[in-house]
Amino acid sequence: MNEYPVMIRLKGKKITVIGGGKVAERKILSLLQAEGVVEVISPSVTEKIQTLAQTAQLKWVKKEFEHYDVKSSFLVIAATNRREINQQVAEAVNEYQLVNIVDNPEKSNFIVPSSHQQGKLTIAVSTSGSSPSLAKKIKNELAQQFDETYAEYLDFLHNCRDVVKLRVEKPEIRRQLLKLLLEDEFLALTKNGQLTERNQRFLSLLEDITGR
Ligand SMILES: C[C@@]1(CC(=O)O)c2cc3[nH]c(cc4nc(cc5[nH]c(cc(n2)[C@H]1CCC(=O)O)[C@@](C)(CC(=O)O)[C@@H]5CCC(=O)O)C(CC(=O)O)=C4CCC(=O)O)c(CCC(=O)O)c3CC(=O)O
Ligand SMILES: NC(=O)C1=CN([C@@H]2O[C@H](COP(=O)(O)OP(=O)(O)OC[C@H]3O[C@@H](n4cnc5c(N)ncnc54)[C@H](O)[C@@H]3O)[C@@H](O)[C@H]2O)C=CC1
Repeated sequence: MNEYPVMIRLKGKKITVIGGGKVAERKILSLLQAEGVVEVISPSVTEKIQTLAQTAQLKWVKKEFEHYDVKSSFLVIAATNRREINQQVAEAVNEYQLVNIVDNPEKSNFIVPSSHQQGKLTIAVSTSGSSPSLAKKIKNELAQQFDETYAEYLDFLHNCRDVVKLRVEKPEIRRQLLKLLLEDEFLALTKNGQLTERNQRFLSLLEDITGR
């Protein structure tokens, strides 16, 4: 069986993380990046989580896990160092909640890939739990290739696509033009910071193709 990869929109959603150690901290940082509303249930937390609580970036409830803690959560992560507690979390959620049990992929209905972000580009690597370290290694290799140039390049492609959708009606011409933007030239101009030249190059392509 393979998992189904998705990109979940967490903005404004209630997320409950049980446990406040190193693994919880790693998961929390990416949940906050996605603007989830994070609540941490744990008798103790890392310094970083404590700072995030003090600066109101998350809510820390200093106590041990109880069943009702996850009642209204959209997404739940059980990250304590006690297997039996994580098991209790797995039993407390209903079948419509998203749940990740960090020491038990079988009881989770999603697992977290290793991911790299550059602006609007996300590269996520999963080994279906076979080797999280390999997922991380491959992610790091890809991160070198897909550096910060890609954030800028993708913003450019996004803007061009908006213009093309507005100006070019025929789907096959649209596709042709959007494909041309993937030629090495546009990436190279972005890499070299020749943005004006790049944008002009796009406009002249657009004019050529639309016959104006
Ligand atoms: C199934 C999964 C569930 C989930 O967490 O969603 C899971 C499970 C487990 N991980 C364990 C160990 C380690 N996990 C990491 C690292 C990461 N683990 C992540 C994800 C996942 N880990 C999911 C599968 C991902 C996939 O492969 O598709 C990453 C990618 C994402 C993230 O956590 O944000 C993140 C890298 C982030 C980055 O890129 O930096 C390291 C290395 C390190 O920390 O450097 C080690 C030690 C080395 C080793 O054991 O390999 C253990 C054993 C614990 C024990 O020994 O008791 C279990 C439990 C089990 O296997 O049963
Ligand atoms: N999925 C993954 O990526 C990985 C998973 N693991 C697993 O994750 C577990 C946690 O690892 P770490 O974060 O390094 O542990 P840790 O020891 O740093 O943190 C454990 C946290 O759980 C909290 N906790 C303990 N009992 C609790 C309770 N009854 N209710 C609420 N919180 C409670 C503690 O206060 C502490 O904050 C490990 O036992 C290991 O099996 C380990 C590495 C990676």
